Amino acid sequence: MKRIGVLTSGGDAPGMNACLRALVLTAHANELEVVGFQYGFNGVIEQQYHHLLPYHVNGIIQNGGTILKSARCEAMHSATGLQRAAQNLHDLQIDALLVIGGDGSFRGCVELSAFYNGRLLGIPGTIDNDVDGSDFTIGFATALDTALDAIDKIRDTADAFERIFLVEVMGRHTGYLAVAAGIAAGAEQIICPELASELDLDRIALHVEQARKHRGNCSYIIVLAETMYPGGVSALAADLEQRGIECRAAILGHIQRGGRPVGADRILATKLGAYAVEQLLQGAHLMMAGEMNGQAGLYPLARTGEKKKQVDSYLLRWQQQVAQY
Ligand SMILES: Nc1ncnc2c1ncn2[C@@H]1O[C@H](COP(=O)(O)OP(=O)(O)O)[C@@H](O)[C@H]1O
Ligand SMILES: O=P(O)(O)OC[C@H]1O[C@](O)(COP(=O)(O)O)[C@@H](O)[C@@H]1O
Repeated sequence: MKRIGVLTSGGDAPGMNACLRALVLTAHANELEVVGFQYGFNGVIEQQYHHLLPYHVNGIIQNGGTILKSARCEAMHSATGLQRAAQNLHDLQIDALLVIGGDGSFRGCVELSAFYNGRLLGIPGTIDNDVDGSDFTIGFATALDTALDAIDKIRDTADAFERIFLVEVMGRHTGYLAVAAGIAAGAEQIICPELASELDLDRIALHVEQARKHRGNCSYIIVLAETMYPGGVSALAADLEQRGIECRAAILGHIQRGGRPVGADRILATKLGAYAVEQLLQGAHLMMAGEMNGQAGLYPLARTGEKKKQVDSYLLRWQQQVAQY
């Protein structure tokens, strides 16, 4: 093995740069060349790349975003696109491709393996933490802190006006971030797909009334995952208002994807970047480098999207029991 490729794909996540740094430094120490493809799989298909040397990655461990840029790539969903990607990798004599992304990007790797002769390895990077085979994905810890910072500020103004707030956090297919942020912010309600597929507005309204019966007028925060209500939180606020519950809506949105990675993300990213290169040299193929119970390990790429990762049901149940008091 002489030359490896790397790309960041799907939603960017704080810590992707830290991962790139560890990966390039480990490759350099093992006399491997690294080619960085830009804009996710688009860079492979459109041949947008440059060689990555240690000096390119020095001083980036603390930066959010990704120096390689990220994107989604429609062409990967067709055989023509996959063939073109594989051909370009063969032409560039890339012996292995490392993909930092989520389970969608890993499905792309599995599809690519039908055409590409080199090795494929994934590293989990997404704020959603919805990848099986790793307790945490790179970016989740930072996104949680960012969401908490925002919700704590919302609590201040909610307290001052004794208002009800709906706060929408990201999470395309999962409420992992919503549950974690809701618990850590002391939210009165958490609404996520793991708890209910449809919202019961009467139940939400009743819960608010019960809380006010116990506590008198008070601030009241509902944290919900982004996909939970057609039309989003603004529509939900309007519909609750019709039931006599006046509330304000706040969408945290893409700020959750940015910012300096927190220590936990830098450490996870460094560990997985280094481990992925080492495992590649040991012959790993079609695997994801993840961390479970503090130990780095490999997990089949094809199984990373099984979506079995559970939100913390113990904390959710406790939150539901006590939230109105
Ligand atoms: N089934 C698939 N076949 C081929 N490529 C895919 C597939 N699913 C996703 N991809 C590629 O991975 C990219 C990122 O996937 P996406 O689901 O948006 O993000 P993430 O990797 O963060 O889950 C897609 O834009 C596409 O290029
Ligand atoms: O940046 P976009 O294209 O609007 O995507 C938003 C989505 O990306 C995410 O931030 C990350 O999702 P992925 O990691 O699966 O790409 C989701 O939480 C959110 O739903």
